[in-house]
Amino acid sequence: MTEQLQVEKLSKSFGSARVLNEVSFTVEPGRFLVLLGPSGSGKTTLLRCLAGIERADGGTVRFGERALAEGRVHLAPDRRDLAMVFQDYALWPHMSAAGNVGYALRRRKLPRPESERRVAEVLERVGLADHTDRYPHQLSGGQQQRVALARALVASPGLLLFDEPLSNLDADLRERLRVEISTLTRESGATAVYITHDQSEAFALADEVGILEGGRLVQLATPESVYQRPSTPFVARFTGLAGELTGRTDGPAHQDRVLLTTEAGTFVATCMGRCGTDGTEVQVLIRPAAVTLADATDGRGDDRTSEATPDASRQGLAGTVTDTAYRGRGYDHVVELSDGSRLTGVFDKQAHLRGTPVRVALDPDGCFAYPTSPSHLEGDDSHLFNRTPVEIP
Ligand SMILES: Nc1ncnc2c1ncn2[C@@H]1O[C@H](COP(=O)(O)OP(=O)(O)OP(=O)(O)O)[C@@H](O)[C@H]1O
Repeated sequence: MTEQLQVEKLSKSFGSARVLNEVSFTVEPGRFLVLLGPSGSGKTTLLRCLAGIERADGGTVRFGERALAEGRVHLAPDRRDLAMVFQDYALWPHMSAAGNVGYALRRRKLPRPESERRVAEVLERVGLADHTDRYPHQLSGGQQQRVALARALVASPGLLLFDEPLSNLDADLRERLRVEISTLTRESGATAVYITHDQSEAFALADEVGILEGGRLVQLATPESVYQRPSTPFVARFTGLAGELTGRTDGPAHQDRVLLTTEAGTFVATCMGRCGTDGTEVQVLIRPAAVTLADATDGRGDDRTSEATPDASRQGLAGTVTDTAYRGRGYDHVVELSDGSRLTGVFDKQAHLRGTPVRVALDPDGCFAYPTSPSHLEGDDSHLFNRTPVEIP
């Protein structure tokens, strides 16, 4: 049966280095959580604590009614009703694909015909019906990871853990296997936790994304909420930016909109803290999707005006295209603004050639102004765990 995973104040140190710092989260039954963070942020350690391979120093892990780790309780991995898929596949080299997949069932002493039926069925589901007798060294990387996925699914565990399972595969294969992992995991009904440092992989897979920074969970929300309301500059940077500017607020905020003056020009942004007062210093982080280009001579690009201050964004910022890359559906551009700063990954269906002067319109929804002074940041961290976009006063 599908269960809820509950993690509370999980902490872990190696020597004097605190690798996990009171990490708490809940994954509802059958939901798919992706933990996203840079190298060294503690993702693997957290997953290993959930699996029982690593022992946490403090905190609890519960799965349904059962405590997996709590106080002195520390259940061994094979008593946690879970299976794990590893980055390096971790197949037994001396066993065939069917042997690897059937191992867990043999340990459970399932009758042989039943075991063989389930192994054949799951290998069919991962597209390896014709490779059941092959040994790992006779399989490609993608095929080996499919065997590992089949091995994880075959005993229908309640909890599935994924440790960067796609990172050793090339781009095309990654995308195909990502879809298979997503589909087969959801079909199985298991609760899933998946770690990665790849933002696009995380957003594509997750029901909810948790962002880890230095062993702390700094935001936990749907991919849409993380993209639309990144709780900190770190989260915004780690989930995709066109560029960053610094500036000052110009007048008070209306709702959560604030007019900004920067060296590149004046525009409206979303205020991500207490930037209501005039002249507050801010960092502005800009999503690629918020940027629209128009040739400096035509009338496009000035239609994303703000209700609060229509005149401010009507002008757009002045810039020059410094790179144009064809992407099939259109073109990605690099634009240098008048202050010398750059916006990258700016998409337009039409190409703007290198050296072309352009006007850059910025959608306030994708421009986040964070006050640089800590006293202007939010006092409590409840907004970090937003399930829907929240209004920040
Ligand atoms: N067994 C260990 N002994 C000492 N330090 C460790 C041990 N395991 C991990 N660490 C340290 O803990 C920190 C977090 O490591 P962890 O592997 O959990 O991060 P990660 O986010 O998974 O990184 P990566 O994406 O590079 O795998 C790192 O600084 C790492 O060097």
